[in-house]
Amino acid sequence: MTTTSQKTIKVALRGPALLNNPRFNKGSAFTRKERDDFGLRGRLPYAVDTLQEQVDRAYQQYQARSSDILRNSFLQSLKAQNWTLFYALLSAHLEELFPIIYTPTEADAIANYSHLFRRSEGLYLSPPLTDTMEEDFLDACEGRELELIVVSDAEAILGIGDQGSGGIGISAAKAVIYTLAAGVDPAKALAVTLDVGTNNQDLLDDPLYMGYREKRLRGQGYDEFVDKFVALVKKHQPKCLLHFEDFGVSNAQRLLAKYRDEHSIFNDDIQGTGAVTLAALQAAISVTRTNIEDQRIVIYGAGSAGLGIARQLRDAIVLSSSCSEAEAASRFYLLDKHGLLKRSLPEDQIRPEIESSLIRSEEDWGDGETGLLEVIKKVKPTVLIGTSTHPKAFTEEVVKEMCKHVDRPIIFPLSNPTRLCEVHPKDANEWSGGKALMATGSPFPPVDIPGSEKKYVVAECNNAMIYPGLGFGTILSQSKAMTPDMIVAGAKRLSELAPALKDPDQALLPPFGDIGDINFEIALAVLEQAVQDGDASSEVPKGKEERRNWAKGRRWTAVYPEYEYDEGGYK
Ligand SMILES: NC(=O)c1ccc[n+]([C@@H]2O[C@H](COP(=O)([O-])OP(=O)(O)OC[C@H]3O[C@@H](n4cnc5c(N)ncnc54)[C@H](O)[C@@H]3O)[C@@H](O)[C@H]2O)c1
Ligand SMILES: O=C(O)C[C@H](O)C(=O)O
Ligand SMILES: [Mn+2]
Repeated sequence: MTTTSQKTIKVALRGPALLNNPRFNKGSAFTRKERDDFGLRGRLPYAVDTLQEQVDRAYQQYQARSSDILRNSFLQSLKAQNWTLFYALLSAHLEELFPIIYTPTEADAIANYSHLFRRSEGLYLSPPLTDTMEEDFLDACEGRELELIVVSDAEAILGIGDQGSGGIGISAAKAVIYTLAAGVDPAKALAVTLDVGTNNQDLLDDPLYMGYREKRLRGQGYDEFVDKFVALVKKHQPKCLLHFEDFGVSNAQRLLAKYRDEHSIFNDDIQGTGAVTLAALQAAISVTRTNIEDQRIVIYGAGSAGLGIARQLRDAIVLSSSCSEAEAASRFYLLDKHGLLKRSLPEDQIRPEIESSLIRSEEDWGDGETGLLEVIKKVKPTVLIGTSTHPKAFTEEVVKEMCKHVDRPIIFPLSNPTRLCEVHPKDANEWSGGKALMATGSPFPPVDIPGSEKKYVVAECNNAMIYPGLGFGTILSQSKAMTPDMIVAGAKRLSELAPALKDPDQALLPPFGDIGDINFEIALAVLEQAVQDGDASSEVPKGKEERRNWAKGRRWTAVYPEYEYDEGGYK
């Protein structure tokens, strides 16, 4: 985010109402004139700070916190006080602060939501309040035309499972990253939790639990509740992108299929993860100088992320080769709790929504469960992806077995948060003699390259590298849907920006510190695709260069505009 434009806006709030409004509050940066005009003179220390001075002070305060969870709480409070300062601070120290507001620290904040709670945010919807859902939704929209809603029912938060009302934390964190990385105006975004109860017994037993203290609503009641919410979005916010996050695997798949033709929706765990993994894989195969259709791909953990990745990679193979969908699917070996997904498993051990082409039918897999090591031995995979939440599942034996058959094994342990990662990159690096091409879901330090002074930077293959751009590109285009082609265009652009394309010893994805520039490029690629396919609104400028400038101007930036008091102004 840059600090260039200096515009003036009309504001109708005075005194404490202005200081307590995080959207408009400037704290010590209110100018002398604003202090006179808005009844703030005696309410602030005398000096007028610049935003940079405020950032410096906030950073000092941040550093004085002694643990990551306290740093996370500090940043939450700052967000509740002053959006501009919050985003300016994050932008100034992006790589350092990102893991604090997002994975892995946000997982702890969500798990302890009812104990850390200080101030509510976004919209909480629960079954007993179904009758007032429309009124509550409209209240939360505050009369604004929204561009983005992030919604979670919190059944599968990151890898830490059902978190009940704490789920608002993931919706809010994902929305923050849309602003930080893509420039979505925070006033046009809303975080929502569908608090339909929880099956997390620890939460149900916790006297301080703040959510709807019932078992999870299921079946028809659940469907009607979600239906009512989506219908409200369609009715009152028809142009708004609806982002689904961390739903349980079967609901995630079902809801995506159910609503994708009705409204512009996006499931991050399925589509975002599929797209970022495709980008990282494209970079990896540019290092191994192989083709995507020649890979043998083992995916460990066939939930939302694993299936999303399998489908995205399968579709990419079909697009870039002469393979049919069935041929492309035959490159995949999916494992879940009962080992390899194969025809001979009992029916109740394979989720019904998994298409049969992704289930192995060869007879030589035999009866009984087939574990990861056995699959590696037989398949000799070139690619091993972890989306299982099973820590350390990629053992020394597994990695060494993989190395017997391929020179540069591609190993992506993607489970979050950090402690659930399938293999620590340091171990995979050591066991593979520095040969593994790696990407992880949470950030890890670089590893040694044997015989070299240089370090190998482990790419952070997290959907946050791509979803802000996919979403912002879709918002800009006003397309009725985020189409598969728009997603592929975004993934392709991201892979072109991978450092490994220039130097095979470099990371498979760009660093998170560059997330703003990267997601702008992704958004443009998505927009271009929408224009090319005739899916973009007629309001989008006609020329390519014009579109780039227009898109740039549409980004929200963390700067203070000048305020003029006006009774008809913002409240
Ligand atoms: N890096 C990213 O961008 C990204 C994106 C989405 C999800 N994730 C991570 O991936 C993990 C899974 O997320 P999800 O949304 O797919 O969850 P999910 O619950 O939908 O899927 C997890 C799957 O793993 C299976 N599983 C559990 N234990 C297993 C074991 N021991 N062996 C094999 N399979 C096992 C489960 O049965 C389930 O099917 C989480 O840790 C999440 O944080 C990472
Ligand atoms: O939130 C993340 O860190 C990525 C992903 O959406 C996940 O569920 O793990
Ligand atoms: Mn997620």
